[in-house]
Amino acid sequence: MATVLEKRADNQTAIRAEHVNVFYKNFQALYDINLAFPKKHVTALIGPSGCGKSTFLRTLNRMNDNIPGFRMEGHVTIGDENIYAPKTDVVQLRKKVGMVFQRPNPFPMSIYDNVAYGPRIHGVKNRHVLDEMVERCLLQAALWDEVKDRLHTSAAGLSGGQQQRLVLARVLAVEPGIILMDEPASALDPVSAAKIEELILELKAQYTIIIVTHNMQQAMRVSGHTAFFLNGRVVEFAETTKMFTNPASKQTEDYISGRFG
Ligand SMILES: Nc1ncnc2c1ncn2[C@@H]1O[C@H](COP(=O)(O)OP(=O)(O)OP(=O)(O)O)[C@@H](O)[C@H]1O
Repeated sequence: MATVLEKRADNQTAIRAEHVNVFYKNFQALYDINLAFPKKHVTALIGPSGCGKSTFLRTLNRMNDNIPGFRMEGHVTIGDENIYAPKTDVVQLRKKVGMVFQRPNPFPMSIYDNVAYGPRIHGVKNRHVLDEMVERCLLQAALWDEVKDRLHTSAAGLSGGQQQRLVLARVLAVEPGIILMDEPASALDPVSAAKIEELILELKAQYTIIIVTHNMQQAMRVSGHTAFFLNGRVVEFAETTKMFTNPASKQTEDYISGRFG
């Protein structure tokens, strides 16, 4: 018999949060968040500092689990699977839901080994298969031409922008359906940031992307939908063009017009 959650699953939604409350010890960081993220689509999370955007993003692949005092109520589902169910294998979950952080965090190993890392962990050993995978992911991350002659040199020798594209290639190598990005371009120079934006626009044909950004122009350029967070609540969730031209809430209007935050 289908469970309530199975009945709610639909083909258009990649990941869904229902009645999500998050606490750090006695402090409540998120209040009753209900959001459904469309497949193969970019959704931006915006809002002033401390409103809970990163906490929420990290809730979607259980990155908060090990923070002392973290407690979560509600459901996060991918299809009909509740990712907080006791039987969930977190390693498998993170294969489905990849993450890119603000600061590029390549592993202290070669460029090749960074990209091959995930597939190797998941059991891929064949050198030919790995070679193909590394090339494909570096091409997808628009880094191949810059590194193809130095694949076996340290990733630490790359520029910040190249490192961030390498991290993206590493995420792509485990073939996640969903990619979480926490201000992925904010620590980069403008040219590198523009490359990341271009990549986001290309990748959305294949991936569901959820991006936290402080940059309104960036949200407008890359996202189809935007959620505006304030004090741990979602004030408004709408098509990005609608939110930026005709926000439903006065608080959204004040934020996007720079009156606070
Ligand atoms: N590990 C933690 N322990 C306790 N409180 C935390 C922890 N992480 C975040 N918080 C608190 O939860 C609230 C939401 O923080 P969060 O980092 O999610 O906000 P944010 O909107 O992403 O902020 P920013 O834009 O500055 O990154 C803040 O009040 C923050 O101080």
